[in-house]
Amino acid sequence: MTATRAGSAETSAEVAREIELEQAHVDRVYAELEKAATRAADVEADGLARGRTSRTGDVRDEELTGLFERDALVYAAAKRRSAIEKQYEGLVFGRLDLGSVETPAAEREIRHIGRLGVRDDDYEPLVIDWRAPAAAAFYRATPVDPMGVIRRRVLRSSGATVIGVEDDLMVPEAPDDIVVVGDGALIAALTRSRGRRMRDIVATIQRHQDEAIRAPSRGVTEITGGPGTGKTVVALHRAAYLLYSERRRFESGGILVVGPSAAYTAYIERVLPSLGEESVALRALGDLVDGVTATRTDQPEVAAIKGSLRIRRLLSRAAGRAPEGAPEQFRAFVAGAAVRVDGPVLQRIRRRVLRSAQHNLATAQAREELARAAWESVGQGDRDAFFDAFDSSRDVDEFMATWWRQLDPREVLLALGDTDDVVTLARGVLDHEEAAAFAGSIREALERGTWSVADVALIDDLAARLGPVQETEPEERGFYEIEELDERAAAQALGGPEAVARESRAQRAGGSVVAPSDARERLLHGRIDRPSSSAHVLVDEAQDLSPMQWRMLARRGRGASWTVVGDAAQASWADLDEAAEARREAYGSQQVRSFHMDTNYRNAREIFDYARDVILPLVPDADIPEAVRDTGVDPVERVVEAPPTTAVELAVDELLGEVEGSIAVITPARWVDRLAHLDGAGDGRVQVIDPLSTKGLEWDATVVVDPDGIVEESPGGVRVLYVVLTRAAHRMTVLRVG
Ligand SMILES: Nc1ncnc2c1ncn2[C@@H]1O[C@H](COP(=O)(O)OP(=O)(O)OP(=O)(O)O)[C@@H](O)[C@H]1O
Repeated sequence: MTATRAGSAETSAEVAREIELEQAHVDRVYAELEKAATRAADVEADGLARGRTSRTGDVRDEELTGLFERDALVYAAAKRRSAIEKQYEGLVFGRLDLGSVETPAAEREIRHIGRLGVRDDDYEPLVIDWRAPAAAAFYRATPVDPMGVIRRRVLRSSGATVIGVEDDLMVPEAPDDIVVVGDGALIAALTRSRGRRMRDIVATIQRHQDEAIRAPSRGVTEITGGPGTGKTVVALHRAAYLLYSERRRFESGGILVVGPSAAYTAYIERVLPSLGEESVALRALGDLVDGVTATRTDQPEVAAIKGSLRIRRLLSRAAGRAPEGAPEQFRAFVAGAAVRVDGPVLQRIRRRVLRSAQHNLATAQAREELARAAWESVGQGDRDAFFDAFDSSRDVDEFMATWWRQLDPREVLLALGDTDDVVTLARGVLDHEEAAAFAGSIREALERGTWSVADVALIDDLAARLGPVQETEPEERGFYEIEELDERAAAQALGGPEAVARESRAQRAGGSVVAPSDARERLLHGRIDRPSSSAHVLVDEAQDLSPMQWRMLARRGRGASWTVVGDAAQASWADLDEAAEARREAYGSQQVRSFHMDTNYRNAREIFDYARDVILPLVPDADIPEAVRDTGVDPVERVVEAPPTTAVELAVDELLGEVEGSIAVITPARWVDRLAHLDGAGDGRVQVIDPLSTKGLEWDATVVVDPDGIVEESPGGVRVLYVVLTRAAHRMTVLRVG
């Protein structure tokens, strides 16, 4: 907030008086909410809370038809308050004094801005929701364009107690009765120490950020900008804004927020609740497919193979072949005739059926085709009698149960662990070395019992090809027929022993029974459903998404509007053109509007200068923002001997004394074991983390271990080092290993 500070000659008595005045207003707001909470309880007791939804247990605003509009507003506020108030600062965080310098004090309008809207008994606003149009001037007024604002005030609170105020004056000189206090809210906010979780910035959103936050909901909104420019935090406030401005659409349709890692989702998870919004789904890329969770990353060359669109040809071939263990020919007696359908015919049938249908939904169609081929193989007799007998044949049931059993996409992927097999299947798609690396990575999954993050997009692709696994037999059977079947036949009729195993897996995924013991079982644990589509998809660190991951997102955002956040200079994905193409396909024909952020709010200027000097020689077109805050302390750079353990311990010790909050030791894999003991040091303030996992995160201070090692081990090379060098807010120590 660039604003005039003229006239700020406050004394501590004046500050205390201003705080007292604000406290009086905040007390009124809480009293009103208290009344509303009591009324809400009465309404519920009267049985009027008919809008209760099973999802949240909340009463939806628009369904409170029994309540007068004001009551509905305050009621919803009361409901949201408890969550906000318990954990976050300042329900009321701002105030505008509106008018002109000549306006007499009594005629000036005062607006308080807060995390939610509250009105008094006369329907007068006590607090305006920060997202309401009437609050826009709080974020958009500048001395050049004051929008009728004389003074903008930010209140700092602890719970319901106001503990400080920070003012910005929008006119050159304050009227006599207007006191201007503090050094400005933004710098105060940026100077504070960082916790382990991202905070909302609702009290200090800047004008250009506000424009992106309040951009129209339709189409695609891209937010670009260099490190620390507030892209993530702006996008999250935008999600809250969309929920406010079109609650019905976005709460029922869903907003999906996707970030690079579980560490990232844990880091941002409190921002939306602090804004009163709980209904947003946060997912890491390894977590997007229900029933699969992945945090492990593949070797860069394998991740590149799995992320590129050419892998779809391999998946298509894998999904189109007979399941493991399927018979190679069909022989049976049907209506007294010997039937024989050979391998090539079976393969033709499979190809034909899969041309127009998903495997798991095509059992009936495959059976019909098989019947036709069987009839052709017999070539004489009563056609109708033959087809009737075929329909009810146990031999056919038995054959179908293995030849066309339901397929879990994960099984199909796991079947690609044999190098020779993959070399053959991937002919024309992967060269020998690539095929071997791919198969090796599948064997690794089987050994570890965990999927990699890149595998998840492959599983999703296969799931889309195969269709959802049908738990029950598609065709109907009469009650008596089922009674007649013995246990084994019943299992087969329901899709074979695999289906029985699947069923029990599904039960476990439903939340009971024993943890799977062996690796394969663990990999197949949980049920994969058709992905649900969201009304809005918000993607952070979009520069890192592989083309396959864009396709996975596209399946969740059909018809959705999008907010997409990224910075190409921080990319770790190599083929940016292919990813850009996949991204455009995900957007469909929607219009794209772009916002560019150019102020770095995270890094002290001295830290960002250091990072800039590393990236610019190698990526001359990197998007370089301007850092707004000086600390007067340059990053410390030392050359140390391998192994760098003692040097890192020393650096951590120094930083623990210099900053109050969080510290990260960012190290390439080769030193992780030697430094692991530092994780959790300093009463939990120190975290040891690998370079790629730092994406989107920040700390008060960082120790960057072995920058050359970071460049060497990372697929994105110097871009990943650039990410690492832009994570510290206040202090950074770089240890080169000599
Ligand atoms: N208006 C603001 N007021 C206070 N703090 C802000 C403001 N804008 C951004 N910040 C802070 O700046 C830091 C960086 O923001 P954020 O993580 O959103 O940046 P980013 O552009 O996503 O960064 P990167 O691309 O490097 O991950 C955060 O601590 C955020 O809270």
